[in-house]
Amino acid sequence: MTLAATSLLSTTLHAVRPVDEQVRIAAQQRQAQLTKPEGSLGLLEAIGNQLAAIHGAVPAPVPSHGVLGVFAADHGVYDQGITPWPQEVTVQMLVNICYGGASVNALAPETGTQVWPIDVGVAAPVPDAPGLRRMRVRSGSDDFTRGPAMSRDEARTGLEAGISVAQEAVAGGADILLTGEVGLGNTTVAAAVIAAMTGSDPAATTGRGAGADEAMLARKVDAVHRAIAVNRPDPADPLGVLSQVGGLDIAGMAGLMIGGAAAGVPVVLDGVISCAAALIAVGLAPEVRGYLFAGHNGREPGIRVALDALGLPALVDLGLRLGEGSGALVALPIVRSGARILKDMATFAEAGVSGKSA
Ligand SMILES: O=C(O)c1ccc[n+]([C@@H]2O[C@H](COP(=O)([O-])O)[C@@H](O)[C@H]2O)c1
Ligand SMILES: Cc1cc2nc[nH]c2cc1C
Repeated sequence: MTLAATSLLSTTLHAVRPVDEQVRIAAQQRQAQLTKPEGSLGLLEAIGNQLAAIHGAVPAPVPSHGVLGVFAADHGVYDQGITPWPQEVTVQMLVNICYGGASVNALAPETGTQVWPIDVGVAAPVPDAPGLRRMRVRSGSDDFTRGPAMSRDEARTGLEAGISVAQEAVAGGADILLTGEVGLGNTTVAAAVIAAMTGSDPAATTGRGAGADEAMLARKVDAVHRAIAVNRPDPADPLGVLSQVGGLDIAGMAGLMIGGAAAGVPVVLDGVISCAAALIAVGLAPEVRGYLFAGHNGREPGIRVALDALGLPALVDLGLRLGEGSGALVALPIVRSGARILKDMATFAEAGVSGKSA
């Protein structure tokens, strides 16, 4: 990888420390002393143990200051007829989020999470709107069926935008970050990134997105095949994959993950576009994986392909296919529940409850 030694990306990648596996073992040992049959709280126990390994002590505090970064971008592959929606929905939904009318605005108060809308690469002008962060790297990407979506430099700048968002959130008191996006056509982009990073057949990573019919689905799969044939992405070069067959929403979310991990803060993933970003982030720095929680398994088949490759279990499965960060927000109470179990339950000795007899 050719990165300037002093770039924000390279310094942040180097700052990511592996989570503490000794602390994870100590957390497992404490789980065995709590007043429940060991393992009876399933994934909640693993979540508590992972939060402790991230925090570096048992128990970890309950994450209570969430920031959801919603990265909006457009995609040149839109021109291939791969989504039933007009492209201007990207900017319209970004503005809707700024004014509080989107799904994420409805869900965020449940956990007191702040929603940060970010223009990282929208094609059209975005009007002034409350809370909008302007971090545009370029106005939409190029059509990756004809060549690279963007330059390596633009991909790096998109990653650095996400890192900056993570740094600002953590400096302001965030103790957990969530990923979200808006970008018409981005389920095709995510499918290409997941196929490129995992070596999977595009038919296995491509889904119906925001409502493709059978013919449109076939066009999406064909577009992903052509993107890979034209660009020949190399999974050993994640920045190359991101620039060739990725997008700026994916870059921003991958940067948020890297920045969160470097700051020692857990990150909750959303749907298929987040999962594609996670493959890029973990490809750039494998230690990032220890900081990630897979929010949900949704309708897009690429989610399962990506999460299997990452080895991350999905926390909820509600058949979601919206994006924005909706699934990450729904999963956050489950992450918090895992923290509470390890922190607040009494041990058998404390509560005077008899242990297992055989
Ligand atoms: O997160 C997901 O898994 C997901 C699944 C289907 C659709 N989306 C959202 O819908 C848009 C992309 O859908 P499409 O069909 O235009 O590729 C984009 O704005 C995403 O936020 C998101
Ligand atoms: C209406 C609509 C809302 C969205 N939110 C995220 N992606 C979206 C795509 C569409 C089409």
